[in-house]
Amino acid sequence: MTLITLGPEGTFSHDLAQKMDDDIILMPSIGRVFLEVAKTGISGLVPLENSEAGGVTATMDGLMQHELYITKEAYLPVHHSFAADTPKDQISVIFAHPQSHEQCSKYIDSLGLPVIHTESNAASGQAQKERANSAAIISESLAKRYEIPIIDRNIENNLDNITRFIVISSIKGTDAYPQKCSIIADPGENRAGLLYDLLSPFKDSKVNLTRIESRPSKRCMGNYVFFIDIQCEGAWMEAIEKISRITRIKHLGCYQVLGEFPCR
Ligand SMILES: O=C(O)C(=O)C[C@]1(C(=O)O)C=C[C@@H](O)C=C1
Repeated sequence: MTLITLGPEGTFSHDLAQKMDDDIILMPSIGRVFLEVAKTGISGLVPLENSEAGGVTATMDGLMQHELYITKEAYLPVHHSFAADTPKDQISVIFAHPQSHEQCSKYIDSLGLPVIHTESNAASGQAQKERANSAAIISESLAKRYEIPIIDRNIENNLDNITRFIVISSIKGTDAYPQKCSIIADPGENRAGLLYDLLSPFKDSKVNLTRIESRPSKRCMGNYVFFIDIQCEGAWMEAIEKISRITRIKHLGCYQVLGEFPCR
């Protein structure tokens, strides 16, 4: 199987994709991964949320915009290093991916240096190579790949830092016994008790919610959609059915959890 994911070579997405598949196509941004999956019908691998920094907005927006489904999920422990060709006291700027910046905010704040955001951790490594007196927040494997000396290891705020990835596809998964299901609820209204009404079918059907996160609907200020993930237990199908009678929902699919893939 082929997987489309975020490049250039050496991103966390690429590292995980290599553990899952042999044939990989790299794109320069998460938005481009979504476009390519929608265009070609080939599956993609994208980060959805991180234990420290929360939802990956490019992925949530991609799930809202495209008719694509989640067919699997997997977890990757994520460790960052501070790497530079220059001694620490001569560094004047840091290249970091926004997610990595948030995951290492305490370390970065302690340095008091300006940060330039990049499209990926691999792009941070490449940018560091091209600018004198700069440093990059990258993985240990990326530092090796670009031959950038590591100054400090494991600089993430929390050593248990972990990112949840999803496989996206234009075809709905057909697992007979899925473990999780995802929906986007789009109520299109704002009234007392709305969220209570949306969530009570899960309580009544004894279904555990593993995540709920809101994003702007992008229609007008104060209007939100809700990303909801549930465990496939209890009367979960009936619960989703009940909610679809209360509000508009987009089914993102039901899928298996592939488990945790240790970092290299
Ligand atoms: O830039 C990378 O290496 C990526 O794979 C992207 C990404 C993300 O956007 O969440 C993936 C895992 C980490 O949480 C940090 C960055």
